[in-house]
Amino acid sequence: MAAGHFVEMKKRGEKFVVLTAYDAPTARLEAEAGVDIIMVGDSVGTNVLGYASEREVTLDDMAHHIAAVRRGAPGVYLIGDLPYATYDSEAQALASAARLAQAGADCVKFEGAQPDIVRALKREGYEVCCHIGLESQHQEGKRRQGKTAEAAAKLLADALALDAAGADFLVLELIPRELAAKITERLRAPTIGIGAGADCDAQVLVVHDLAALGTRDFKHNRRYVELGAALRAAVAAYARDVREGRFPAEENGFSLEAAELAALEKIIA
Ligand SMILES: Nc1nc(=O)c2c([nH]1)NC[C@@H]1CN(c3ccc(C(=O)N[C@@H](CCC(=O)O)C(=O)O)cc3)CN21
Ligand SMILES: CC(C)C(=O)C(=O)O
Ligand SMILES: [Mg+2]
Repeated sequence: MAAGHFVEMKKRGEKFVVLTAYDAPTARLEAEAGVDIIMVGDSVGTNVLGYASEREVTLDDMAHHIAAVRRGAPGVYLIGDLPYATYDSEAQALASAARLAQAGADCVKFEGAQPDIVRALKREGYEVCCHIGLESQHQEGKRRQGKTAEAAAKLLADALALDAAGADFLVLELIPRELAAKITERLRAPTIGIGAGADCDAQVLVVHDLAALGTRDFKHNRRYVELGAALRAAVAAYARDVREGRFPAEENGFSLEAAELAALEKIIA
């Protein structure tokens, strides 16, 4: 599948569904549930690897997790994040994109208004997702973006420039819904919103957030299941059973045949 498929969906007014995954079993279950695009974000750093910031994520980290997701969901369109400081020049962006494509990404995503990087990647045949609004790699405070008319106009101009450069998708993060709607209306490329209102062509969430596996709540998120609480309770029940001799049970193991047991006792007598 190629990015053009999602441009056709945009033209028909059909929403599509994007969700992060970082490992094979989660990717498999997302494919089974009918997710249209899996995103292997640099959010792997803070959500899975225990890093304090997205900035600590390396190209090796991304390749490792992209390959795992690709094994779990061989047929799903996969967008992979280029991590911090791996697209500072056209040559560096091309080398980094090659690495992620080799690992199994169909499309590479990077943060910021850099139409030259888009053109360089497109020239070499890569599909490209841009990402503006809140840029975790480049903004220390995680705050709403595009709150003034001037800031909003700048983001719209950036979006138009990236679209004109040939971007295949545009992630809009934490911007006002009216601005996201105007950007979505004016772009050829489908927009993928997170905290950017319902008028984007697609939505993305971090899977740990929708499953409530993380440590904090976000205003842009909806918790669809309390997996964190369920897992903690399951682990506590397992620990209690082990300590009280109730796990494992007979059925969780197996026995020596009576004749073998008798023979063993002779040998070691
Ligand atoms: N678990 C997780 N979920 C995400 O959505 C996510 C990541 N990680 N890592 C990468 C980026 C960073 N994102 C973030 C990070 C923080 C806020 C945040 O602090 N939101 C505030 C509102 C801020 C404001 O309104 O100015 C909140 O209270 O939810 C939002 C998106 C989205 N992405
Ligand atoms: C939140 C999404 C858009 C992202 O960039 C990530 O998961 O890293
Ligand atoms: Mg990211």
